[in-house]
Amino acid sequence: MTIKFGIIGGGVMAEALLSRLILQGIYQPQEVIVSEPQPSRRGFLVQQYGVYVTAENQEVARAVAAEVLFLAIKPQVFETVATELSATAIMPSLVISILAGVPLSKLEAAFPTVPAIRAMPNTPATVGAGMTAIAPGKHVQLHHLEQAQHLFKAVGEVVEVPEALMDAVTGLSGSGPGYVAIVVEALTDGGVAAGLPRAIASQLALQTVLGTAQLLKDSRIHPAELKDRVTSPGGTTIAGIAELERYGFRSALIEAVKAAAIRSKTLGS
Ligand SMILES: NC(=O)C1=CN([C@@H]2O[C@H](COP(=O)(O)OP(=O)(O)OC[C@H]3O[C@@H](n4cnc5c(N)ncnc54)[C@H](OP(=O)(O)O)[C@@H]3O)[C@@H](O)[C@H]2O)C=CC1
Ligand SMILES: O=C(O)[C@@H]1CCC=N1
Repeated sequence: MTIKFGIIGGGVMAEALLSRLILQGIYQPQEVIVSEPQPSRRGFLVQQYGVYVTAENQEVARAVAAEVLFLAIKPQVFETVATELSATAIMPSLVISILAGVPLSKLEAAFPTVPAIRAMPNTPATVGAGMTAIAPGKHVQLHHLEQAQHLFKAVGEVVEVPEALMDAVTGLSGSGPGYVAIVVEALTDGGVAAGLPRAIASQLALQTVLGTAQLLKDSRIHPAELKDRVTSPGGTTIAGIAELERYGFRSALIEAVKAAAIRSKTLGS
């Protein structure tokens, strides 16, 4: 079977996407090759997903030839990997990078004339509830964009943005699952502090976050309106919200997104 999808870097995000792409039948396992330095990780990917693996990035480039090359390494190793890959002189039909911060200009310098798409997915992609933003490079045509959309739609929602917004996207939806996980953990701790057994507190916290997100999404009401609906005059919620405001909860989230966006920009420079 022909290799149609080559992944460089078989870590957390590569696995999140790979698992869904195979589950959804977008690619057959035998159509995928992943390069990964750690032998134990390579063994895991073979055993779990039945894909081809290699320790050599250049082998992926050669196997993929004129198909899709997907970059999922850390931004810090991009230059080294790009030098390795461009030494093969193989030009895939499309390069998709999910690297935080790394701009299209660097991708296009590494793969001249190759259509390149910069994407920022997030970890809920693992369960098909991901959010991905994509920004097309200068050689990208409609069918490349559709190919990337098809791929990321298999793991959640997709939005196209100009590249100038990709660092902000990274600070919000790319890093966002980390913030939300802390919210769930802290709500659970609050429940425990208020006397709940941890298992019950954890269930309540998780379902409250999930249910609130679902309600906001389905009803399309503004978050402020939902907040107003929950807060009875002189009641419990407003007492809790007053504490959130006292400790700068909103401001902390705003600053978190801004700091992550700035970090994204730095990583790519
Ligand atoms: N995690 C997330 O939520 C998201 C991450 N991203 C982006 O995805 C990319 C990957 O992140 P993530 O999956 O979290 O990171 P991981 O560290 O889990 O994955 C990177 C993988 O690349 C491997 N690797 C290291 N050096 C090389 C090399 N020279 N050639 C090939 N593979 C190599 C690593 O192996 P080893 O462990 O041995 O070093 C690791 O398995 C990053 O650029 C990140 O910005 C984007 C959106 C969300
Ligand atoms: O923390 C990071 O750098 C990566 C990018 C977005 C989410 N995780």
